[in-house]
Amino acid sequence: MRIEQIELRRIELPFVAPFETSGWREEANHSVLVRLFAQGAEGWGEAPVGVGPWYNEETSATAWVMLREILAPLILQVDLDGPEGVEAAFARVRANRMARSGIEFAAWDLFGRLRGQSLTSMLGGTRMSVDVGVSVGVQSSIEALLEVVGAYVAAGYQRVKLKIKPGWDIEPTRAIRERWPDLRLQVDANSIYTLADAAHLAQLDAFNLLLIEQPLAHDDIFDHAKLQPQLRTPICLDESIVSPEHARWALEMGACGVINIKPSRVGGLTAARQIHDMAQAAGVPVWCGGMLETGIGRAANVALASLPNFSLPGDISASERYFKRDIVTNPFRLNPDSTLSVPTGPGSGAEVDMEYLEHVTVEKVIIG
Ligand SMILES: O=C(O)CCC(=O)N[C@@H](C(=O)O)c1ccccc1
Repeated sequence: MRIEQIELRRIELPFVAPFETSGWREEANHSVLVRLFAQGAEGWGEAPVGVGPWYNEETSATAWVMLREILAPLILQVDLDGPEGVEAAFARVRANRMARSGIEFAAWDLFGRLRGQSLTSMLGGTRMSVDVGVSVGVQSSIEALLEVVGAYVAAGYQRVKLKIKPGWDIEPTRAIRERWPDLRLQVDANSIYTLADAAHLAQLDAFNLLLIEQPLAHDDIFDHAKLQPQLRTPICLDESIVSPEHARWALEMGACGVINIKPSRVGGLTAARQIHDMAQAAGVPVWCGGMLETGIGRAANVALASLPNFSLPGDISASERYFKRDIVTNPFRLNPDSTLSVPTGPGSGAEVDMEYLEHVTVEKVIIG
C-alpha cells in the first residue's frame, strides 16, 4: 500500500504546571504530529520532542525539518505491506528516532483502522487495562513535594516517580517514604550523576525503591554496568536504550535490572516490541515511559503497555495530569485501581479533536 498524502503539524499545548527534571524545565507539549492518508483512512502519530535538546538530541525544530525534508518524502516512495515496513524504510536514517517514530506510530494507527484491528491486538497485547503511575518533577521544597505527591495519591495513583538531582535526592525521597511507607516509589536522575556518586546513590537503597532510573550519562551502558553491583536497588535504563541492539548490550553487560521502554525513543512500536521480547527472554521486567504526550502518543503507549512483560506501572498518567484540554475527544482517565483502560477500537483508538487541534497548531504542511 502507498501512503497518498502526509500532513505534519507542530503544536504548542501548555501543561497545567511546568515540569522540572534534573536539568531542564518543560512548560508545554511541543510535539510534531503526523497524519497519514491512504485508501480513505487516516492514521495519527506523535513525535514527542521538546523545545530544546535536553532529553535527547532532537527538538521540535529538528523533527520538523527531518519529517518535512527527509522522512515524509522517503515514506511516500515505499510500498508498505504493514506498519513494520516503516522501520525497514528508515533503516539508513541515522538517529532522529523521535521524528521517525511520528510516522511509524501513524502507520500502525492507519493499518489498524484499515484492517478494523485495535493497536493492542496488532502488537500482541494481553491486558484490558494497564498499571500506571505519575512522574513528579523537582519541587521548590519538601513541603511542596509532600503536597504535590499527596494530591496524586488522593487522585488514586499507586506508584510515584520522583525526579532527583544532587541536593534534591536523599531527603525528598526519605520524606516521601516516611509519609507513605507502602507506596510504590522510584526515582529518575536523567543522567545527572557520575560513577563518583556511587556511595551517595547507595543511600537510596534504604528506601525500598522499585528502581533508580538513568543515574549516569544518557549514552552510557558501560559505567551503569559498573554501578549496578554497588547498589541493591535495580538500575533502570531509559535514555541509554535507543535500539534493540542497545538493549542487548545492556542485558548482556548486566547494566540494568529494569528497562523503561518509550516507543518514541527507539524509533517506534516495532523496535519497542523487540526490546520487550528481549527483556522478557532475559527475565528483566519493563515498563512504559512517558514523554508528556498528548492523547495521540498516549494511546500508542497504553497499547504497548498491554504486552505481558510490562509488569511495572508506566509513566502513562491520565490526560488531566498534563493538560487542561487534550487534543483528543476521548482523553484517558484514571481508573480507581491506578490503571488506564486499553482502547479496543480500530487503530490506536484516539479520536482527534480537529477544532481544538487547529487552535494549538503553530505550523502545518501537507506533503504529497
Ligand atoms: O508522565 C510523563 O509523560 C513524564 C514522564 C517523565 O518523567 N518523563 C521524563 C523522563 O525523563 O522520563 C521526561 C522526558 C522528556 C521531557 C521531560 C521529562
